Amino acid sequence: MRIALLGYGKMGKAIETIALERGHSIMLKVSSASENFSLQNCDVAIDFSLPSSAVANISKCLEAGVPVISGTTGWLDDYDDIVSLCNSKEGTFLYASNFSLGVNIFFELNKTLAKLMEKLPQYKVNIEEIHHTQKLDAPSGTAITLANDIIDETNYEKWTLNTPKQNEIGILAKRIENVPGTHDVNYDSAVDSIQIKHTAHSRQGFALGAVIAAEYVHDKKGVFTMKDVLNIS
Ligand SMILES: NC(=O)C1=CN([C@@H]2O[C@H](COP(=O)(O)OP(=O)(O)OC[C@H]3O[C@@H](n4cnc5c(N)ncnc54)[C@H](OP(=O)(O)O)[C@@H]3O)[C@@H](O)[C@H]2O)C=CC1
Ligand SMILES: O=C(O)C1=N[C@H](C(=O)O)C[C@H](O)C1
Repeated sequence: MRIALLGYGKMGKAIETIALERGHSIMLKVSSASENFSLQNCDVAIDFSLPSSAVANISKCLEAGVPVISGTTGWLDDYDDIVSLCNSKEGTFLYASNFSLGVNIFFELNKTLAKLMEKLPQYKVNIEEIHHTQKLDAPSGTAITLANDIIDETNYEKWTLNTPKQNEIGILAKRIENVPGTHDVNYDSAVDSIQIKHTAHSRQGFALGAVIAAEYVHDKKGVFTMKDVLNIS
């Protein structure tokens, strides 16, 4: 595939390495300095840019008829508009808050655990995420996915970064130098705790998942998720 990298920072560079290893070509590398870039001759675009630039980047791809996947977090208020644009253009779009295989298994574990814990009101859930200090958004997109998946299975109504009320899931967002991404979901009662945790050791898992997702979508039409890519039912 001929790939456009929309965002050539920590993730863009990690994706470039894996894409080249898998026999793909990088046609375009877009950073903050790139104005009016052209997607000509690109088979697929991979957006890992900024919360403030993702919507414009994704829209530009859909307008140009170039399949696009996005891992950028912090722009999801506009997700439904992007889905509408994709459908109106009969285009191709996939967003994932986390592209790693391990986290996508962790998402399934989280949903199953939430279903079990729903019957045990003596346990209160909270989520903790730890990331490097350059991260712009909080909480992480992954923590939001975890919280929303719990909300779908339980009586919790929303998540909060503040002290949680009875019907809220508290998310604690920590920023520590060089941490690629750690997430844990904790259920605490007066007598014990249950915890599930995912720890990324590097950005390689995110980058490999993104390239595999681009390979999956590039010749398809529609709106996809990692469940389609990984064939998780
Ligand atoms: N879904 C997932 O699996 C993962 C998602 N992420 C998310 O991906 C995003 C990027 O992360 P990361 O690579 O660590 O961030 P970086 O800050 O390292 O890179 C961001 C890149 O975006 C570029 N950029 C700035 N403005 C624009 C623009 N208008 N169009 C295109 N690119 C632009 C920056 O350019 P310049 O250098 O010139 O400023 C930089 O190259 C974040 O939202 C992060 O949360 C991260 C890891 C995994
Ligand atoms: O900014 C990051 O680095 C990461 N962002 C994603 C998120 O917000 O969940 C995924 C991963 O945890 C790394």
